[in-house]
Amino acid sequence: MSKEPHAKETVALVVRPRECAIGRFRLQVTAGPDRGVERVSDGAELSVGTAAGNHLVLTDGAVSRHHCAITVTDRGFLVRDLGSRNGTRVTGFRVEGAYLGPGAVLGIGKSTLRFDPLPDEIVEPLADEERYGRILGQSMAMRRLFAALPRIAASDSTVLIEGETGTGKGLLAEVIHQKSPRAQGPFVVIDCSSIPPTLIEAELFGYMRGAFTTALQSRAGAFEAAAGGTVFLDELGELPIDMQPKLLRALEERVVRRIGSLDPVKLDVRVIAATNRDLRQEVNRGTFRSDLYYRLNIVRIRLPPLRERREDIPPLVAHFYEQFARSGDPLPPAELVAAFTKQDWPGNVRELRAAVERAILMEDEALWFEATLGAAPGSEPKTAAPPSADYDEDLALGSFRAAKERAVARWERGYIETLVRQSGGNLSRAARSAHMDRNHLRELLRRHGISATEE
Ligand SMILES: Nc1ncnc2c1ncn2[C@@H]1O[C@H](COP(=O)(O)OP(=O)(O)OP(=O)(O)O)[C@@H](O)[C@H]1O
Repeated sequence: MSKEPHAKETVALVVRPRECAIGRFRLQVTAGPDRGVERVSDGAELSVGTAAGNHLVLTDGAVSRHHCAITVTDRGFLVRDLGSRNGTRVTGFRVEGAYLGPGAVLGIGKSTLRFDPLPDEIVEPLADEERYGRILGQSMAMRRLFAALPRIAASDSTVLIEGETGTGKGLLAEVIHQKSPRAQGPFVVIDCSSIPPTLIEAELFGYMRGAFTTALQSRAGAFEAAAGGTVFLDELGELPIDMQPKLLRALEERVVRRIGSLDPVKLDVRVIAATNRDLRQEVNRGTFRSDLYYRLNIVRIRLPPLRERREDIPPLVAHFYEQFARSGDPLPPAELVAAFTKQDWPGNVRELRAAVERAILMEDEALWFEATLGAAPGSEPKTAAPPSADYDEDLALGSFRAAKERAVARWERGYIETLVRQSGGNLSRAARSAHMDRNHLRELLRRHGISATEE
């Protein structure tokens, strides 16, 4: 007689996909000097431009080196202009970014391209685990990355990590080092954005005593100090243009020379670089050398912003709560997790960490909700107030979410413009007076096309 399963013996099985499918598509040149050329995607991104490293290389002289890229996202096929000279048009309209439907017509330079999704898919493995070293994540994007990381860590290849401020680039670089055969060696970090341009060569390559007036002792630079380990070049997009050929030469020849010395020192380092910019845009602008970009772009990892991987919020909140909680209970209250997942949490992981810490420190929970998220979850509006005089009716067109995004973007732009004006166009001063992280402010300036001086 078969035994009825007893409730206590019932095991909940969570079946999770072990692979993900990425939609494939074709891009075909239908008019222009490259008419007839086509390319079928073989990954999550297909880039177009005249530079040799693009997936679809065009000869059209009116197309930029790195013109645009199409990425497969959860929401569909997204084309993004990469800061091209003449822009990217979708059915005649110039766009910064747009989702493409079947048969969409792209105009770039003097060329016309037709986009078509294909019925087959590219299958990529997903890691079973929801962490890799100290990096947590249960989203598809992170589990896809976790599946690739063991191979990346085991190799000695140069890695380029791209992602917005606070997405975990520094942590990822450190974990790759810790999981690599160089783990016993040093991990030396050079933050290219915080070193004055005049000192960066000395920091990277070192100097001999007497090489300049303040060089009272000889000193090794980061590349020498990291022998047997890894050099992490953070915010590489900030590296002054005149330093770029020197870095390229060091990486190609695998030797460095201290300032004031002709003796070559052999390099025994792995290089990991990170940037919160898309370096292809910097190449188009002429602020980043394309040869250095290609030298670094051996393994490229894009860390998506948290808004593109919201499933990662609950494990991250739980992780930070455990780190900061003073009480014996390591689990966060359900309302706290719900507060971050229900609202459109606008920040990245660093801001999430700070908000969880603040929540734990604040005695009054309701106050915290109001200060951080605008309202307590589930709280009812006290009265049906009439629309505010500041309310702009144009903004109400379309869905609530889209209208809110437009309103916030408009407010953000106004705030940043005023801030920069009142700070005399100086980035550091503006960041200080707004109590903002410099990198975050720089990213917002870039997004709104507002310029400010660095020093
Ligand atoms: N997936 C993750 N799991 C656990 N902790 C994370 C994760 N991502 C980021 N963090 C934590 O969030 C904080 C910010 O991450 P990190 O400094 O690596 O970001 P970043 O992208 O390098 O930022 P920046 O561009 O400003 O240098 C760190 O405390 C880091 O440990």
